[in-house]
Amino acid sequence: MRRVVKAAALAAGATGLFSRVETPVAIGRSFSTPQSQYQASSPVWKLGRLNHVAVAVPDLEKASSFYRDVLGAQVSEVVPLPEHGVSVVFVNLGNTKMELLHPLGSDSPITGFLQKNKAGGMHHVCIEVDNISAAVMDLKKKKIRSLSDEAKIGAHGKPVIFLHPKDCGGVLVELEQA
Ligand SMILES: C[C@@H](C(=O)O)C(=O)SCCNC(=O)CCNC(=O)[C@H](O)C(C)(C)COP(=O)(O)OP(=O)(O)OC[C@H]1O[C@@H](n2cnc3c(N)ncnc32)[C@H](O)[C@@H]1OP(=O)(O)O
Repeated sequence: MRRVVKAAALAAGATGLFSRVETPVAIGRSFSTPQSQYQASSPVWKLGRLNHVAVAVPDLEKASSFYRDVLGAQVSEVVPLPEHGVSVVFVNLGNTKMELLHPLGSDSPITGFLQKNKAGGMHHVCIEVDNISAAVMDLKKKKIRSLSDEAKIGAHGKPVIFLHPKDCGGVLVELEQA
């Protein structure tokens, strides 16, 4: 029996398992992969709550009816946001919101997305930050591209900025000033 335990310990030692158990846990926010290149060490800004999940839809009335009449959610009127090239319907979920997006005007940023995803689909997530200017500056240093030079006023009357999906694990991320 002793020999078995000793063999296991040697094998584990060879793969670094025992030494990993004793490694102190890093303090502060970081992604879970040990080799993560993104250590969120900046004390200048903090990530907050999930503000909303946005879904691009080919038919706004049909999508509103699904959330309101089939799922029983509280759903807003259609809100046109010409400066963003979209019309929006908010679905209130209590702890967060969904935003149903439909192209508005001839130059909408979601037209290409709907051409590729004819039935619609999840378009972006919006996460609150406590200091959007500091966040943008810090992320720029970390080579995360913003999709505009400056924040714009978003659907909730607060400054927002979008980050390139190719720099965010394939997800279009919107940051909103809390
Ligand atoms: C009111 C406001 C608010 O909530 O406050 C809003 O919601 S405004 C919501 C609408 N506004 C925005 O979305 C503004 C930011 N968005 C943009 O600037 C654009 O939509 C881009 C994200 C740059 C995509 O533009 P576009 O579709 O013309 O470019 P593209 O087809 O060349 O896309 C480049 C690559 O990104 C991918 N890609 C495009 N849209 C994506 C999305 N939503 N999620 C994940 N990936 C996406 C494409 O598949 C492609 O990958 P491959 O190269 O691999 O094929």
